Amino acid sequence: MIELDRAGRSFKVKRALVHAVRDLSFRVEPGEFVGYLGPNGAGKSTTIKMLCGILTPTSGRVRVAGLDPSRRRTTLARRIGVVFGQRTTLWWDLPLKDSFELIRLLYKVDRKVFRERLDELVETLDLAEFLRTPVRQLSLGQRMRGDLTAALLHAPDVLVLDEPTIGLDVISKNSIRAFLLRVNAERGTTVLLTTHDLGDIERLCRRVMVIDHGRLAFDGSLEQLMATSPEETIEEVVTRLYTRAGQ
Ligand SMILES: Nc1ncnc2c1ncn2[C@@H]1O[C@H](COP(=O)(O)OP(=O)(O)OP(=O)(O)O)[C@@H](O)[C@H]1O
Repeated sequence: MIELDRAGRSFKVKRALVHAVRDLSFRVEPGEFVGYLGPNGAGKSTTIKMLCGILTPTSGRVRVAGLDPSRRRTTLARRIGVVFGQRTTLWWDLPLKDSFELIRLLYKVDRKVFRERLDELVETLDLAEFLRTPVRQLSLGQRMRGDLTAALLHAPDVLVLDEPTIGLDVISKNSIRAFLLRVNAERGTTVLLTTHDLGDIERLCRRVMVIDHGRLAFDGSLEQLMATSPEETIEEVVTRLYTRAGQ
């Protein structure tokens, strides 16, 4: 479903070349739920932007749902949903339901199918009482549930999440985690999750990839990750991995 073959992306900063992602190869199969970890500046957002077609790789190959994201951005948009925890994709001054209606029009979702999907998402995410509230008046947790709804209204095959639980309280985090597990299990949606919250990884991800300085430092199951040092907590294991990869 996601395939990177020696993908790289560099940026020219003044006269220097910054290699945000280098020689990165991995595959994510349909239905997987994969955590994508790395310290600040490791290259996670750059990878995600290449997956959505926002950035073109400067080397190698990227494919999502068999498509070259930077060349087939519009076609890919129908297959992928993206949530950036630090930014909303909703219309700031519009009531939540109007943002959803605009998304329906953008993605040309049939009105009846849309109604059914929206009703289900609104019920699961407990959004009914906020549908008439302008997005700017929503709390972070309410807005995040709105963003998740927006990302799933066109029933994408792949969901890419960049820090979806950032700034949320423990109850909101848990309800979003339960929701994501349900989406993955019931719809078979492939999920790639970037987070600095290791609780997200422990609760959600069967597989974990760790990237540092644009290169893959670990790729395996959560059990394999923890088995690298059975006495340690996930925080300790990941800290050691980040430090070692950075050397
Ligand atoms: N548009 C850009 N121009 C120049 N350098 C960039 C650009 N985007 C990213 N970089 C650099 O590429 C590297 C990787 O950045 P990226 O945002 O992908 O990291 P990240 O893993 O998402 O970090 P964080 O966890 O802090 O969000 C960093 O050194 C960053 O400064």
